[in-house]
Amino acid sequence: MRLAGQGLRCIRAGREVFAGLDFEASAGEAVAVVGANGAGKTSLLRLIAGLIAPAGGTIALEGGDAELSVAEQAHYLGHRDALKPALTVTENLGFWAEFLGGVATAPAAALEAVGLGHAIHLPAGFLSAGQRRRLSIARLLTVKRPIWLLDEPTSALDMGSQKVFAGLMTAHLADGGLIMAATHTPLGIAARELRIGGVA
Ligand SMILES: Nc1ncnc2c1ncn2[C@@H]1O[C@H](COP(=O)(O)OP(=O)(O)OP(=O)(O)O)[C@@H](O)[C@H]1O
Repeated sequence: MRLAGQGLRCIRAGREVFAGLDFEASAGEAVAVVGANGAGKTSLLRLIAGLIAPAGGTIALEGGDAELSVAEQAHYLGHRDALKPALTVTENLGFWAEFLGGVATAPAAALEAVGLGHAIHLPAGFLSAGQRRRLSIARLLTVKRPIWLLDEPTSALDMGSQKVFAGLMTAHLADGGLIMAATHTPLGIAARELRIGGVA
């Protein structure tokens, strides 16, 4: 599997954010998208996830499921956790499992894997920032999708949780997945750098 973008141009609110952007990521590979604030890292991930349309260029996936779009084969983990505060931890994950479809790992096991096994009945609104992030990460495990698009995934994670997450990313890559992560800090795994907007 190989995901590639060519000549991508992104315009937001009438202003060009980037143009002529090329990237590629293959199965088993992590790409760290780096650059200054406002360079367009989040915008690039949102383009790939199909959440905004490119003003130019193409995104192609070779070796994926030809019947599914790139977006349907990708998880997009935004830097703001997409959780419903009044629903419990289990209910939030259940919502995502049903919305995305195709449960690969039982929600209870995914919550154990991210160290939230003790908090399954808590409303998500009661979780700390790091716990909310771990609940979002559990979504990646519950529903199996080969492309992980991660925006600042380790922000709010303590050192222990960063190590656990590094292990989960490593397992995903070993399983033939690929990762593109916008980040200002090291991911904790080997990653090729894609710099947007010149030297930050
Ligand atoms: N919803 C939006 N509407 C209009 N402009 C936007 C929107 N979201 C982002 N932008 C603009 O697009 C540009 C790129 O933003 P983006 O969030 O992609 O940058 P980034 O590299 O991820 O930044 P950071 O490191 O601060 O997270 C910025 O100038 C931003 O103001």
